[in-house]
Amino acid sequence: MPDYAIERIEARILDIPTVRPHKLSFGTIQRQSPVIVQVFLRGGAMGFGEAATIGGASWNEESPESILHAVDHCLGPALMGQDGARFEALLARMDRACRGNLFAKAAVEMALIDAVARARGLPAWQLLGGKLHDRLPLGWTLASGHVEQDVREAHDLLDRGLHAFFKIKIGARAPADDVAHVCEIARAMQGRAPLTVDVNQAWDGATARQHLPALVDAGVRLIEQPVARWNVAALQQLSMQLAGGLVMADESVCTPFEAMALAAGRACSVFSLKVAKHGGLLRTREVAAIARAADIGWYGGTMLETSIGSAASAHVFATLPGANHGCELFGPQLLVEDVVAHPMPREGGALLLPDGPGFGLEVDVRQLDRFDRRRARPVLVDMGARA
Ligand SMILES: O=C(O)C[C@H]1C=CC(=O)O1
Ligand SMILES: [Mn+2]
Repeated sequence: MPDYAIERIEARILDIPTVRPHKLSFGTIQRQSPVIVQVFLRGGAMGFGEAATIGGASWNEESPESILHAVDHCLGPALMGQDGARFEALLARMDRACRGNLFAKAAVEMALIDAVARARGLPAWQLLGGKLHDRLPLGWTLASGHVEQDVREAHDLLDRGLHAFFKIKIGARAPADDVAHVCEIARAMQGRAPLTVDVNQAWDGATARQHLPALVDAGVRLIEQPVARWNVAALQQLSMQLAGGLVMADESVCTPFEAMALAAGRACSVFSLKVAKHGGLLRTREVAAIARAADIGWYGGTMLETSIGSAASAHVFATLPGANHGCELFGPQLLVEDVVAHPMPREGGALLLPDGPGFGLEVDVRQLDRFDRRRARPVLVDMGARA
């Protein structure tokens, strides 16, 4: 039996520019700052984990800096010397050492699962229940803020068979302007691909009730987090009101307890699942189980992770039964450069699950060093290098 005792945990922040500005309701991002965790086991195995958030501490309470602090000062010390293969026991230990901080816990749990899976020569999905899917329809987010650019981007990605559907980010402008923006894109897409909008909590209940029907009429099928995360009553009303459109919870559904409350209140039709906000791969499965029991569909969400966090997410999504609406694990394509030798394969608008030990990736440590925030010099990148 290999020695799985946890010997060392290292974490660092990377700063990687995006291929174009990415506009969301709460601001515009031009770089991502994922926290990369490495767990070293006494027997020699090592695994990678990642927690990315968006816009510093704008998406929720955690930021790259708070995640790094939690891993270095709370979670890492709590796990030293423990059996790295006892995932549930380690999650309980992390919960005792540190309240909340779900993104940080997710990054550590991810690295543990990767390390143990690699030590056993198994793909991570094998430790997560076995895979049901080899591929998932892959979405892309249109968030340049410009109709012409968004439409050009969408047609090009469809023509090249890289993506199957699109999400439009709104909520930064006046609601009527957002509606006009989405309607223009929908018209120009001529029904070539399904559309989602993500309001990222920007509207109150009355604004959402007034403006969402026009988006559904324009052909938008999924309505993601139109109101504040606490506003479950408004989600409930919208779910009843919007025939033809499905309300999807994102920021509202993090813990299994929140999932249970949304399910009990029939507040949405779909959960956007994200490994980081649920606190890891195992908790993602718990939230998905509640969705299934409540006849709620799932969607494979992203926090715009590099290939490390994206592949880990793909491994757990691949194990999930129930109705799914595809995934949006396009983070690596939004970043100017990747941190792995070979990106996850895509084909016919779908993401193919990377098989092979752990998350099935060959991480390029030179790239981690190159984008490491602790480097003194800024990184020079060739902006034309990525599609
Ligand atoms: O869904 C979010 O709230 C965050 C994220 C996912 C895709 C994207 O463009 O932003
Ligand atoms: Mn969202």
